[in-house]
Amino acid sequence: MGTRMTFVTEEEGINVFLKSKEVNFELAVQNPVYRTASIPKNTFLTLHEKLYIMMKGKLGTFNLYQLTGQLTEELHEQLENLGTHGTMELNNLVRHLLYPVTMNILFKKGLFPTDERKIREFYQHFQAYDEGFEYGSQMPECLLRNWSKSKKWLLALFEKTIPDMKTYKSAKDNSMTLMQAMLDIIETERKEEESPSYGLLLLWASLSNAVPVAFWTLAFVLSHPTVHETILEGISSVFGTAGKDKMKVSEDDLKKLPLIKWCILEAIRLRAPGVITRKVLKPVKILNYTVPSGDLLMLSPFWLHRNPKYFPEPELFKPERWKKANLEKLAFLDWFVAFGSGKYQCPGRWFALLQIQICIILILYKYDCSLLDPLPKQSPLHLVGVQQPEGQCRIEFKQRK
Ligand code: HEM
Repeated sequence: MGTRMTFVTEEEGINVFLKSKEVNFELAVQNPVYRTASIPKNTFLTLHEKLYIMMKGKLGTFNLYQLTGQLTEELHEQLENLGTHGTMELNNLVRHLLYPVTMNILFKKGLFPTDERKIREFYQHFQAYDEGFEYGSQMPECLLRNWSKSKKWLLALFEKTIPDMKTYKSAKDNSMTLMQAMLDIIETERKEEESPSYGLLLLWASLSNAVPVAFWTLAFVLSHPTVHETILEGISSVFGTAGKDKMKVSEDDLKKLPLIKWCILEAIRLRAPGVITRKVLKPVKILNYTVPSGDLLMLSPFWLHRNPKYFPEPELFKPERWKKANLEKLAFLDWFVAFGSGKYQCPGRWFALLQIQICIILILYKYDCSLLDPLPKQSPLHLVGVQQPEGQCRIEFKQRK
């Protein structure tokens, strides 16, 4: 389709991808951003750095722990809807929890619909948009009729709700939501007409990877009995054994449960995005090749994470390998690049980890859970982002006495 891509697979090429000043994130993603969210090139390039710096600050570890209470409350609220017991697709369970929690926290409390019909409609359109994202990022919209319909539906949802988001004030404090802070910047730059597009982009970025990661983490934990048991022991030692009350989760509690964080990171390692990309600005030399300017340089976190030189027994789910990472100092394991790297590394990574940690603690604290199906395979359909499961994977849950 007229795009030249060069995949880097060896250390020298990977270092060029991660460190060279001659390769650029913004110009690599600008076209996909235009196709998927209709943000014109000049607007994207004007706003990108300002928005990134704001997101990095608001979702950085310093500010993030203020969200712990809110995340716990919202998750408790959504868990109430599950009732005392049941069986459902694990993927759906995770969606039922994380769609509303993410939207109510990052956009505006109460944004997620509560009416059954509207919820169903939201699910249908977001899933269609997410599933077709890859095609939508490469092909003209007129060739993707259903995808385009869902994209328009989501843009219209933001068009309608943005005025409310602007005037919303948190009942508890004066803090702005992430979307409110984005709208401020967009307004200062007089680009208000693009606000719904940015809403859509943030919605996709905040859900498309975090939801499957929560799925895989729970699926891996529940299919590894020793890990599952050790986690349950940890949870009871911190919160007691009863499952009913709406307990609070603090930063200290989370520190006492490192295994859960390791499990999330290990699930991310094994289901990392298929590719990340940079545009070559000036020819770069890699081994004996010169990659010409204009090429897209491609790196596969998924593939890199399977190199036994960097991750021994790479196919195995081994959360304990994360013991070596200096997570206190916010460092992952060397060669772990699931969140990208460099100047524009994923600004939502700490939020994603925190949200999934609390989600797993609350589910396992409140319910006895087991999988009714074996761990599914990952779907090979998507290259951008975390893989979805292929085939069914049901969970049975019963409230603890
Ligand atoms: C486990 C879940 C997640 C994974 C694996 C993930 C992965 C990534 C990756 C690979 C990139 C591209 C970085 C690069 O090319 O160097 C990225 C960018 C981004 N992510 Fe995440 N992400 C996750 C969760 C989130 C969440 C929860 C949010 C929002 C709260 C978020 C917001 C973003 C944004 C806004 C960007 C674009 C940054 C920019 O424009 O410079 N991500 N993410």
